[in-house]
Amino acid sequence: MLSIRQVSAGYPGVPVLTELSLEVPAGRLTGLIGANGAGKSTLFDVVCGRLRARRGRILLDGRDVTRTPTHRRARLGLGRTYQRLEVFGSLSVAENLLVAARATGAEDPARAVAETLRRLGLADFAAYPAGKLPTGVARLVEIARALAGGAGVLLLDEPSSGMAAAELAEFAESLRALAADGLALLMIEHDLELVDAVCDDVYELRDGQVLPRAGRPD
Ligand SMILES: Nc1ncnc2c1ncn2[C@@H]1O[C@H](COP(=O)(O)OP(=O)(O)OP(=O)(O)O)[C@@H](O)[C@H]1O
Repeated sequence: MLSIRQVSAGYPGVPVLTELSLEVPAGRLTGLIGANGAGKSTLFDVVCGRLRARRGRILLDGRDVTRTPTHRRARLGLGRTYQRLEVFGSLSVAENLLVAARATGAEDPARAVAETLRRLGLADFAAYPAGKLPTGVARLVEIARALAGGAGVLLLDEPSSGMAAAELAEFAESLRALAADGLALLMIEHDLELVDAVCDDVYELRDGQVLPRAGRPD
């Protein structure tokens, strides 16, 4: 699981996050909403190590990674997807996963790929060029890539962006299955309907801190 404890971070002259704390437990899907510029991407950057926390601590499975470089956090099980689709378009789906499995030093990369393809129902797409997939499937490939690289904690930055409405239900089901499988998922999302339908807990980032989302429908 991921634990963010009293983290302050930002840019010169822009404080952004002030003593922000958030627990992202295993087996749950946690949603993060907030206005444009509230600091959601900044939070992801701090968790990944792209941006340094000025104060506070980040724990990954109980281990303090606050000063750990980004690539080592990935090896310790932290995966991330971006708002813009970032599959390697000219590679096949399986090759996309293989690159990730090798990069994070998986013991048996080919097996990690085969297992992950099966786990996400992507086996039929294994040889398919990733650049030609519908957005919903390509988003799953991004997630699969993180999992093939051994991720147990997943940060998803607006995973529904660019997805057709018809793809959303199936995608939401895949996310639920990952949480049921024991993954810790933190998802930035602007689609509130999706957030409410799919997340176990929803928080709002505002004024540098997170609070449980007010007025969430049951
Ligand atoms: N590299 C940077 N240098 C200076 N300020 C930045 C930088 N990146 C972001 N900011 C500022 O930090 C604040 C938080 O930005 P951030 O991108 O984290 O918000 P966000 O909640 O992810 O927004 P969005 O929903 O639009 O993606 C904003 O005021 C933004 O202008």
